[in-house]
Amino acid sequence: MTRYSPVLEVHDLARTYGSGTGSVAALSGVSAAFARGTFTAVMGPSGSGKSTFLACAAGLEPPTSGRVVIDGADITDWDEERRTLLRRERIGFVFQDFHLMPYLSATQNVGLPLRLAGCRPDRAHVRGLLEQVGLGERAGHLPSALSGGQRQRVAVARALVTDPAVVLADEPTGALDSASAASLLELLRGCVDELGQTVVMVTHDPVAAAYADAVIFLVDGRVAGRMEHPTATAVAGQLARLDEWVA
Ligand SMILES: Nc1ncnc2c1ncn2[C@@H]1O[C@H](COP(=O)(O)OP(=O)(O)OP(=O)(O)O)[C@@H](O)[C@H]1O
Repeated sequence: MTRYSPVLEVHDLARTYGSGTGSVAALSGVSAAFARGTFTAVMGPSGSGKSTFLACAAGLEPPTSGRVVIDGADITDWDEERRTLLRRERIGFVFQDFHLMPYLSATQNVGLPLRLAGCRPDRAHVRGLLEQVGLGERAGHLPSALSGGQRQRVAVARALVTDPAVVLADEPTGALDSASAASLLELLRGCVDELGQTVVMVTHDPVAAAYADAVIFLVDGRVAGRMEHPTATAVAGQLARLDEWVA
């Protein structure tokens, strides 16, 4: 597979919650492809389907219709057990609230996805990742002894430990101050530029989106637009227009 072939594709993705008159169409025909070595932000008003999109793309939620293809494998019809294995090995997750195990050190947190996959973490590999995210000196610390920004760096190292096909990040800077957010976004940018990783990030923040190569805008569960080479100003302007559409 070449650097520019998609590592994640969704085709005509739909996800409806509930049935009958109370049903909600969270996604209605979303198609998108994410090429290896790219950084894409997913934005849109509250309730536009961003989290549902990530959940379906990660195989956490089965779509009502449409297809999800990860690293060339169409996972749409896979059973839960197979999707869980794929998630552990091929998808890295970064969450707003870090999701670190409080009683495990930074090193142990980073190695956890490998342990869950039944492998013994390679100490040098884990150490190298912690150094890469700037935490070589804090490898033995518990999350409670780390700042929010440092905790999120541990989460990024953990997301990278299986060398996943794609890193999915849901509001990764939402709980950080602006300086920590900027340095976390530079780290994600470096994962793409230096490691060739692929990052898809849901964010509400135009400044965060400006670190990406492109932004996909969702409105009412549909793709309402795409912006290449985003700037914070251009993204903020586009979001204001989208808010007017849904108001
Ligand atoms: N489990 C669920 N059951 C019923 N409706 C749901 C469920 N999850 C999401 N929805 C609905 O689907 C729509 C899309 O929700 P989603 O959380 O994907 O939006 P979002 O863009 O991530 O919103 P936000 O920015 O507020 O987090 C919303 O109308 C929401 O209420």
